[in-house]
Amino acid sequence: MTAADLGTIRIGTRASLLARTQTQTVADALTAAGATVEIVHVSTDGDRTQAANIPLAGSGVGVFTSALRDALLEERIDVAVHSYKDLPTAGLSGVVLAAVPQRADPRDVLVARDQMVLGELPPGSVIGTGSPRRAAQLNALGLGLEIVGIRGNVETRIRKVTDGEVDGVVLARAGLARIGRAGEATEVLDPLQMLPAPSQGALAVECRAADTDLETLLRSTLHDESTFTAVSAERAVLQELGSPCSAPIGALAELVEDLDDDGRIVERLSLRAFATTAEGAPVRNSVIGETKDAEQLGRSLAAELLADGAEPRGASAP
Ligand SMILES: NCc1[nH]cc(CCC(=O)O)c1CC(=O)O
Repeated sequence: MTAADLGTIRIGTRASLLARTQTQTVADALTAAGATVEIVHVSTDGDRTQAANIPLAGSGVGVFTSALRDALLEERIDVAVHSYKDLPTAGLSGVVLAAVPQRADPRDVLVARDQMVLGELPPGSVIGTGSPRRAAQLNALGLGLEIVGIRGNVETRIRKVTDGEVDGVVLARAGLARIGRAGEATEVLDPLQMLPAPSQGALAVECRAADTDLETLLRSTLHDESTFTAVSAERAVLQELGSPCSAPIGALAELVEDLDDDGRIVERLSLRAFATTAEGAPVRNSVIGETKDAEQLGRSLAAELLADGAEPRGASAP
């Protein structure tokens, strides 16, 4: 079985520039492996409500990803490429996660007027973000910033700064980089101040569970085990807190060099997470453990956050 034996592989993407560029990287890797690919645009509810500027809150979990999954199950496409952080933690029957490619920079950035960094923004400065996670962490900095909800694709959000509608916006660095605009960030936010969304900067490549040859090709061509280990720990935090991807929860896992009991250098997984109490107060904690226990680390860190007063969220939460 070679890549060419699979015929034309139809790769589904959302229509935004960000989605198209990240899908193109997957298409290029498959083409380089000898496959024939075709890119199919799928419009999602998330894109439609965005165009109409309907607030995202309340429009449901997975607004950006369910249309691609439907297209996959209805055999209109063979591969779905998602921003992993937009994907709900629950799996979907008939669909498998075939590959998680090497992640881009997971951190958030500030794009502010007059080249300012966070610490230079005067109290009362207006920061636009539609993300409860970003809003909660900005508020926790105590800088007196005013947070306003905004929506729109990455380009639209940057334009709100250029047009003077807001003093700054917070965006994923990976999203800016994918559309060639990483240089417009005025500060890369330190995860000590702003933990990214679980699995931010990573892609999830799905196919139908029945397409085992395609799954094998996707895994061997695209999968990155270190990225998978890190995002598994981060997403376990999210799952354990019962949270939709829109919840005010941040998590970042990093492979770090540590010393074992005999003083030898070993690779371990460092995991930090942020959540909020019912009153919106910040709760942070961190763990370090074995890379093979990534999901378990995520679950135990979530348990610590809950013990520290973090509010459980989502449908399964009391
Ligand atoms: N929710 C929208 C979204 N989904 C993925 C990215 C950026 C790329 C990524 O994090 O993988 C963005 C934009 C943003 O948060 O600034």
